[in-house]
Parts: sequence; C-alpha cells; structure tokens
Amino acid sequence: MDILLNVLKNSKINEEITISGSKSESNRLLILQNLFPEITINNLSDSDDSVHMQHALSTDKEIVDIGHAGTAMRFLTSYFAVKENREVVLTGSERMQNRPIEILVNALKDLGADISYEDKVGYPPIRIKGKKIIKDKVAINGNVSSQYISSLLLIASKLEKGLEIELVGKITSIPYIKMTLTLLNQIGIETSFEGNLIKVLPKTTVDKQTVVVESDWSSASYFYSIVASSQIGSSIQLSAYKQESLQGDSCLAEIYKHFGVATSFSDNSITLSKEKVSSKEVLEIDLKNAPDIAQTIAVTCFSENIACNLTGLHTLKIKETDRLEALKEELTNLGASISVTNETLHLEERSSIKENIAIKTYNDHRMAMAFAPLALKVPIKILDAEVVTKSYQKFWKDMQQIGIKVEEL
Ligand SMILES: O=C(O)C1=C[C@@H](OP(=O)(O)O)[C@@H](O)[C@H](O)C1
Ligand SMILES: C=C(OP(=O)(O)O)C(=O)O
Repeated sequence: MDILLNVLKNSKINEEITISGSKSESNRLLILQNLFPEITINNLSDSDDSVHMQHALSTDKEIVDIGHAGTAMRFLTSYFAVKENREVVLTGSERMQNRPIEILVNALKDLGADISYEDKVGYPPIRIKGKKIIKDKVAINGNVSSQYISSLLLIASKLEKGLEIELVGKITSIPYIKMTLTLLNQIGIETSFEGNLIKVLPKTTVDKQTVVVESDWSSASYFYSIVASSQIGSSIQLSAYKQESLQGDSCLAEIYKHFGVATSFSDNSITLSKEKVSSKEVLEIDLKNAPDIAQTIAVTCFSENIACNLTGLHTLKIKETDRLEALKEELTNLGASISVTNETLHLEERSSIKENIAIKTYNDHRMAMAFAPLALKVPIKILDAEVVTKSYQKFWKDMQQIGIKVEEL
C-alpha cells in the first residue's frame, strides 16, 4: 500500500493518543512468562514482533518463522537451546536471514548448546536441538548487538548454577541490557552488573504476580517529531508512560528540548508541548544507547532545518535495513546534503524540501514512521506504508487523528 500524506492547514494540534506496550519489554516478558508461568502481563504490545513471539512460544511445529522480529530471533535462540526434547529450525524473513547471529550462537555453543546453520554460516535459519546446559560461565562480544546478551540473560536463572557473562570489548545499547536485568529483578531474580561482568543467580519459581508493560517510547518518537514541527502552543498527550522508565529511548524528553518540545509527566501520561522555536545550534549526539530513534531525529533535523552530527550509529547497518544508507538515499531525494559513514550521520542545513517525493521504506517500519511527520511541511508519499505494523499497528490511524490526511494511492 502506497500512500500520500498531506495536511490541509497546519493548525494547532491538541490530541490524546494511547500507544501500545513496549515491544522490547513485551518480548522479554513473553519469554519470562514461558519460563515462569506465575507471571501475568498487562498492556502487552500488539506489534507484529510480539505476535510472532507469542506464536513461536506456542507452536509445536519444527519450523518456527519469526518474520522481521530481531528480538524474537535472538531471544528464542537461547530459549530453544535449553528446551530439552524439542528440536526447531528457527528462521525469519529474507532480511532476518542476513542479520548476524554468530556471536550468540558461538556463546551458546561454548556453554554446550547444539546449534547448526541450515544455510549460510553465521545467519538464520539455524537448527537448534534443545538440551540441558551444565556450564555457568561464558564470554561474549558486546559491541554488535545487546540482544545477544539479553537473550542469554533471559534464560540464565533457569540454568542449574545460574550464569556469569563476561562482556568483551565496548558495550552497545546498554539500556536494553539494563532493561532485561531490571525485569529479572522485578520478578524476583537476583543479578549483578559490575564492570564487564554480569551475574544471574538460579531460580526455579517466582511469586505469582502481574507485570505492567509501559507503552513504547520508540513509538512516541514520531509524536516528538510532529510536535517539533507544529505551531507553538500545540500539544499531544501520550499514554501510558512513567518518569522512571526501563526504556532508554525515554531520553527523547531531553533530546527534543533542542527542538523546543517540552515534556511533562502526570500520573500515567506524558504531554509534549511546543513551547518555543527550535534551537538553530548544530545538534551533536551519540546514539549508541538509543539507536532506534536515530531515523526520527535525522528527519526532524531536516524538517526543522537544523544541522546535525549523529554518532554511535554502528548498529544501524544490521537492523531491518541498512538504516544509514536508507536515510542518505531518501533525505537526498528530498533535497538534503547528508553524508554517512559506518557509524555516523552528518546533515547540513537545507535550502528547501522537495514536494511529493516517494519515500522507499526498505521493509523497515521506522523508515515509514520517521518520514511521516514531514507531511506537516510538504505533501509526501510513503511506499509500502503497511510496514509500520512491525512495531505500531495503528500508526496511520493515529496520524489521521492528529490531522495528517492519509490517502491511498
Ligand atoms: O533488546 C531490545 O529489545 C532491542 C535492542 C536494540 O538492538 P541492538 O542491541 O541490536 O542495538 C534495539 O535496536 C532493538 O530495537 C530492540
Ligand atoms: C531494530 C529494531 O528491532 P529488532 O532488532 O528487534 O528487529 C527496531 O525496532 O528498530
């Protein structure tokens, strides 16, 4: 489905939107719930990625296909590796078959797991023969994807002696590792994280309990971008959020001050308000702790005519698409002066924004969603707009609610 986005007139926005649960928290809790049935989950994400996770955990088929869901691919690799008497072939979309998994597979094999590649070494599909793991110490590279580490952490307490993980090299996406540890602590599992050493103690059962998932902060980023481009006095209320978040992307509240967007927290919601004009200072940020909001920020800078230097983007090349190349291509088509390396993005101030440009989305939900707010400035087309469901089912409905006209082409 290709769509044209337009606004009739850029009037003041004043809307309330409810966003579904965090897909990162949800996909961790779904694994944990399977290991500890005492857990009930509230405000579970309705994203495709969480649906894939639920399906994978309930099927008894040999082939388990998780589509584009990185967290499902990585978390289920450890889950099935320790599931005795179960053999699966874990696979995913064409893109997933080109997203590396070798670092995690090698760590699990070091622990004694039985995993082999069905096709290309280092990539899904992988055949996993579940077995009892006896060892309790492993070392793993921390600079490629934190999901490998979270994957090990999620099953760690079910190993006889728990698990000690040594992180080698620089550690990327640390807030996601902390999210995993905090969720483990919340349900009653003891952990420690000192220097480059993480320990998880064994646990067979936990107390009966309900865990409430906070709504998704990465999804909130698109509303930050919209408010940044809206008239002073505009505001959008989003629920359900809290000030003490487990999600690293909550750093949006601080970052978007640069664009004149203030965030206020109330009981279970945040209100984003456009208070002043965006600062024209060059935006310099390291996003190694919050890679999923890089596309939103780059497009907001282009929209608001603010130059930026984004660093810490080395993980973007192995996500749903090579996000650095995709951003370069699409922003250039809109008239931007942009350059990228393997880990940085530099955008210069622009002269104008070209109208009616068709944005390619590369099977990446965040390409579609990050470019949508530009509709407040110019009519823009989004190709294959249905990609958004990977993380955000009702995205286009919510865009219409805030006043963006969505027309199917
Ligand atoms: O653990 C998680 O839930 C995630 C970790 C991050 O991946 P990397 O650690 O690969 O950067 C992030 O990009 C992804 O969307 C979700
Ligand atoms: C990178 C993402 O997801 P995943 O790695 O879980 O596919 C994302 O949602 O931006």
